[in-house]
Amino acid sequence: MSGTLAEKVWDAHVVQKGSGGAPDLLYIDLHLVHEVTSPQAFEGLRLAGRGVRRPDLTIATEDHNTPTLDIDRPIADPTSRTQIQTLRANAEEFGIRLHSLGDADQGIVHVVGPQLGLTMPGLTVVCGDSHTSTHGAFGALAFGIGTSEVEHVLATQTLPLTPFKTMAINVEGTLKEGTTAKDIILAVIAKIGTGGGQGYVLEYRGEAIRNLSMEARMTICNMSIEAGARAGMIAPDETTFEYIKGRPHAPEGEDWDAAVEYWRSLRSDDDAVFDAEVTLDANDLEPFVTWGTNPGQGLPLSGRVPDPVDIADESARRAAERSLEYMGLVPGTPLREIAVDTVFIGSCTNGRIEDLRAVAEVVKGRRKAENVTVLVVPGSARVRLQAEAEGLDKVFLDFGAEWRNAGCSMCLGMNPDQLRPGERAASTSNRNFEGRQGKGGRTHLVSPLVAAATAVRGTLSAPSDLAPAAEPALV
Ligand SMILES: CC(C)[C@H](C(=O)O)[C@@H](O)C(=O)O
Ligand code: SF4
Repeated sequence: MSGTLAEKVWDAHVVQKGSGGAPDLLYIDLHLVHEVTSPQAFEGLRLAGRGVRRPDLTIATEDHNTPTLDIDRPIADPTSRTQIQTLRANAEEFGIRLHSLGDADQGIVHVVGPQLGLTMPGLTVVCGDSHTSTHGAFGALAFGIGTSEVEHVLATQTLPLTPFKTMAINVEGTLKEGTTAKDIILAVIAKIGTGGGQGYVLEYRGEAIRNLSMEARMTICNMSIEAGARAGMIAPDETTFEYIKGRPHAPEGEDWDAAVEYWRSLRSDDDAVFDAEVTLDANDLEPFVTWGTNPGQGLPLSGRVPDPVDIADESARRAAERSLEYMGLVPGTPLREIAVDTVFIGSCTNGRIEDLRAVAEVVKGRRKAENVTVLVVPGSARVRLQAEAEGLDKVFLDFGAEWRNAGCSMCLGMNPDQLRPGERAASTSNRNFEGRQGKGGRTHLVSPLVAAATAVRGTLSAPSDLAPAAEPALV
């Protein structure tokens, strides 16, 4: 029978089929854990006298609450310190592998899994975190779960689930120079809306997707949740296999060959039927930036702050009015004229090595704009080490940026990295909700290239807006 990629992975994991509208019971191959959503789940196990069913399929890392400075000192903030200490105690008690602050494999949970080769095609991957959709870039069925579900998976390695609907997102054509995966996904969300993906698994397909690197594919799948979707997926191909090969947990020898043979079958059949389908032309895309307080409120950088009076739908108009008020923006202002105080480069959306290389390429030989604070926060300690091995840290420091330790950092400001009230940031992260990066802080979501150019000019900009880095000497 023909099926979509999501259906194939689902079917391969059904332990018990639900009848009469009851959910299916699915087997979970990989359970990622962080300090924010796990304490009550472990407490539940403890109260019920249960252990963790498959500690070998469970891995934890510290990310949301970790400081990015002075990581060799005790965590100053008491709440953050307690959360981290609780995770450490739980990991020890339940026999779970944990990558703690200071460990080379510590970092944002969605950066660590792929980096270690734990995330592979055809797996079911869960984590008590909405951006678990990131792992779908490998052709895994990966989604965020709530704390009670975390407890269920810890106890049984299974999860009762009702099948999702499927939506194909076809991105045809070729991206123009300066336009990236981040612009694709911001354009997709602007098109289908922050509720457009509700109840669906999105499968990204088409020429533009096939031509993306694994890290760029992760950026796209990461933000599926911002369209309201349960998960995002991309069928695995040679790019995927190449990325996984040789990583610490990748299969080897005959196991590798068998795995790749299976992985090749993980694609939607030509006659598979999706519940919905959306098509976008990559040739039409430009760098995208958000102007509002949800990730769907985005426009090409060449545009202007929208005027709510032009919005016909009443609830969208009200939302725009409220967003503009919070964001302190005047309708009609060219987006390129919006000045920022901070540029944040990092997060599970754009905190990987390719993102840092892209930023370094733009800022090399330049100085940041005065009055702009630039934070570069690698997604994991390994990304940091890799960047330093390539000399990128030096490029960032010469530019005037701060080079920090790994973690979620200013993506959501659970650690000291926060905007102050009224401060405005260009951020490579995924959410621009009110107060997301600090109380009263204002966020514009952008790609790493736009973040870098914005750090140079001080207003929202693309690399094509910059004068050449080193002017030839006049004679
Ligand atoms: C803290 C965590 C539960 C949350 C999530 O689920 O996504 C966070 O990672 C975020 O990005 O808002
Ligand atoms: S980097 Fe941001 S989006 Fe990703 S897990 Fe951390 S807080 Fe959530």
